[in-house]
Amino acid sequence: MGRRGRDGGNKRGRTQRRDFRDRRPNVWKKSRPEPSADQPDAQPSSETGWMPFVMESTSFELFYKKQCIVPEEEWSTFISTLKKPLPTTFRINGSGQFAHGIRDQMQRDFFDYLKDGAEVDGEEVAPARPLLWYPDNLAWHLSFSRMQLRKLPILERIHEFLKQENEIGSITRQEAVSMIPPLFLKVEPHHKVLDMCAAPGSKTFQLLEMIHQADKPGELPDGMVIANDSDVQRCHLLIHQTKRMCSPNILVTNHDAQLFPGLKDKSCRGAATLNEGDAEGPVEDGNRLLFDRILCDVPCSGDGTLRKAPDIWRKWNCGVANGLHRLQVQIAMRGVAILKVGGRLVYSTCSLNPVEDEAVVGEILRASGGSVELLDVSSELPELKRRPGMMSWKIRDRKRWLCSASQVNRHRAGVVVPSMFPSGNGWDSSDADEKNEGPDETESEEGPPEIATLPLERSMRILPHDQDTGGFFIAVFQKISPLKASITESVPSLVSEGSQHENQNGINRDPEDHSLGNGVKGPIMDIPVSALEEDEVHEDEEEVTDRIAAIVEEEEVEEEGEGVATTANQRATGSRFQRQGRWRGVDPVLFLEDEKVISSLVAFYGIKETFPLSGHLVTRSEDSSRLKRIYYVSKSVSDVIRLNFSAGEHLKMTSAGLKMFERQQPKDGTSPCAFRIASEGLPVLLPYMTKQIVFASKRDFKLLLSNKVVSFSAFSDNFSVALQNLLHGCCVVALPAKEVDGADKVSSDQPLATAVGCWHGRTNVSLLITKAEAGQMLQRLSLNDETLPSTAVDKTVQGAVASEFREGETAVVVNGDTKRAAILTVQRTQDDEMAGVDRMPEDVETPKLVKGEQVVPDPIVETSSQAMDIDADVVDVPATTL
Ligand SMILES: C[S@@+](CC[C@H](N)C(=O)[O-])C[C@H]1O[C@@H](n2cnc3c(N)ncnc32)[C@H](O)[C@@H]1O
Repeated sequence: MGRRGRDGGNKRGRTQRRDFRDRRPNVWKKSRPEPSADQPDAQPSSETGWMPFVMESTSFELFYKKQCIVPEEEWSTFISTLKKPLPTTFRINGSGQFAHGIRDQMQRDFFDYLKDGAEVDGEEVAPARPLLWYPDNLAWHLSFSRMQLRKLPILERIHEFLKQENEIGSITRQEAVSMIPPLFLKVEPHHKVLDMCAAPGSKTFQLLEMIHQADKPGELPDGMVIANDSDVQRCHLLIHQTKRMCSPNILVTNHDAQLFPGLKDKSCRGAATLNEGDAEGPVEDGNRLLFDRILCDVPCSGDGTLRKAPDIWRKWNCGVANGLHRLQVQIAMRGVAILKVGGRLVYSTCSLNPVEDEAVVGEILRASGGSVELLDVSSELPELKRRPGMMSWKIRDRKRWLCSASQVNRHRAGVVVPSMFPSGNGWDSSDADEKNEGPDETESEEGPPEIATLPLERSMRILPHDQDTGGFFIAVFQKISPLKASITESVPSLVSEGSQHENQNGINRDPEDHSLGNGVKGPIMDIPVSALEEDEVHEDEEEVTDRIAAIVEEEEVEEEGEGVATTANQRATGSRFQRQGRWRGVDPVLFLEDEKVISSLVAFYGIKETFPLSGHLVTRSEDSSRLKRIYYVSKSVSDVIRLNFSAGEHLKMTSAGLKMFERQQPKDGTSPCAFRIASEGLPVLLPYMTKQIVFASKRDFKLLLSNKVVSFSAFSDNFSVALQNLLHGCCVVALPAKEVDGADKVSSDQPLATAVGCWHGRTNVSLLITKAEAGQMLQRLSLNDETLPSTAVDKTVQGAVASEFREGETAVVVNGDTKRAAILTVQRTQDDEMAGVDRMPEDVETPKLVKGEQVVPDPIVETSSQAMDIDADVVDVPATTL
């Protein structure tokens, strides 16, 4: 998904854009109509409420026909495919514990059924199919319509299943073409990877998976991913997305990618300067920040996403792409500068426009003076249908078709720069005759287009009609020698060679100066106001905005009361944030060095000495007595944080590693440890825990997962005793991979199927994961099919108890026929549900009231969502309801 750089660097431009936005009707604010089969997408009209999107654009067709983007005979297929809705595609998260299990389950339960040719109203439902070029059949393509979905129950079930799995993080819904760039990066677990324009993070997630692909329990890879985005709100989205990966090997940063800091240890030869690449003399790798792999999935005009965002038809104009070319080159060149020799860089856009694609590739090759090579990757991912990069194109500027830089009007020379043309040649100033002064509002075209001499055909175009996808562009580079210092220095002017406006078009080299936004001046200001608004149209912006708002809100709530060491001054101004290096308004990332806190964690959880804690625990607060969260970072991330300190703190870090501990003290202060394990931290810590961990049989594990709170006595004897031997507070219940006879017989080295964080109360244990997560876990572990006493208690029973007991009170309800009992504790759980695992359930008192019958083993604790203040002793429940 493309998204143009923010601001454009001009106040007037921002105001104009705001006016434009305010005048524009917001099509997303209304609810959508029920779409029909032939009108799957609709847009509003003032009279009728809704009407179909206008899926055509004369300027789009004129432009791409002229560029010969496809052979003439393919044009109608190309255009008609662009007008069809995009099929659903998703990826099973490859390094997830259950990846292959999910794939097999899906195939067995759903897709095999469709293979036999399902029909709706006589129309065949297209079978689900794996994306053949994606490894291990872990990515799938579904293309049934909404109408089919409504009419065929199996499709509805598939839909629900995918929604649930997506929520839980087992799969990622992602456009097929967007899955391609990370595959060409060929990431290995020891690589340092930079994702320069990473939000919302679907490709970052893939990169992280690759880093973790060979993980063994208890081992972390040597590599890491730095996910960067210039938009701080989108950085939060990025954090939210990647959290599902539970990786300590990630750092999220917030920089304009074209200014991504070069870090070098100040104590090394040649002190660090910002924007420095590897052009200076040799310095040990560990003392500077260089990358093995870089993804430049740059902001772009995004017309390759027309199928997903049909609104682009209405807004399309080629000025957007022209205006982005310069920024795209700058970002990619910054990438080249901080790439290791031998490393790979993938440049990608979801735009079909050669000015954002091949023109940028050509300029990277020219500007890097032979330091990078454009790789021929035709033998990689052989199943992927692709077309060669274009060798020839024209530039459209206002109403003129331009074949070379020499045809550019003088007053447009700051906008239409030589690097946009296939040859990259500038125009000779002695050539500045009248033809370069002419009007640019009249249609004109002069001569045949230039033909590139560089091997641009090695880059790849993915066209929508080749394999029913969106459009995409990918180029793979390898660095073969360091950039010459003179080149690094001249990057700002690379794209304005020959332009008299060159001095206006340099990049902003002062990291403190945010007034210039993304550092791109000049050309952006020349884009029509309408064009400035069109950059994000290919994303369902309303959805993204809502998600960001929810996440930011959540984080703000979380941050409240965070133990930030606020100075008196900060308190006076109400500022929650401190200063991170040279970045104002960002909490610092600090190593946790408070021995008291660390030793309490080690003692409580029995953390083995082999688990490296020193230098791996970081916080965002200087006052450890008030800190709320402790994060864990891998050695690779720890090294970068250290390097950042020694280089003068140039990196602006939004988040580092994963949340491992969170402050949690019961009101009565009965737990000896003030921190519970955060669910994303559990997989990393688990192999090193020797205390507060108990091993359950399948039966007990199921009992726990099926209920939010379970009293000790509900479990089998062995397990109940093991639980009661734990200290009050956070604990982990683990399910051994092989069923054992009795929890006490499980050794701590036992391979585990899974584990779950819990809270150990006085009489019960409660899950610290959401109900949805527990449900998924049950399903995945195939625990559902085992015969266990039903844990479901009829709503009528819950209602009866709720009406008779006070909140916090517990009732044992006995079924007169079966003699089975249920223990119901009256609690208001609505808020708990919403807060998910972040809320600790209140302790449950020992059951007070037992109806006068013998209570058989297996009492099951349930919580009721209703509570009333009636003082009563006994509940009389109809036997049938239990
Ligand atoms: C094409 S989207 C990236 C999509 C992302 N790679 C993914 O797969 O989810 C482009 C991103 O670039 C960011 N962006 C725009 N200008 C930027 C700049 N100068 N530096 C870094 N990021 C920028 C936008 O905020 C946007 O999130």
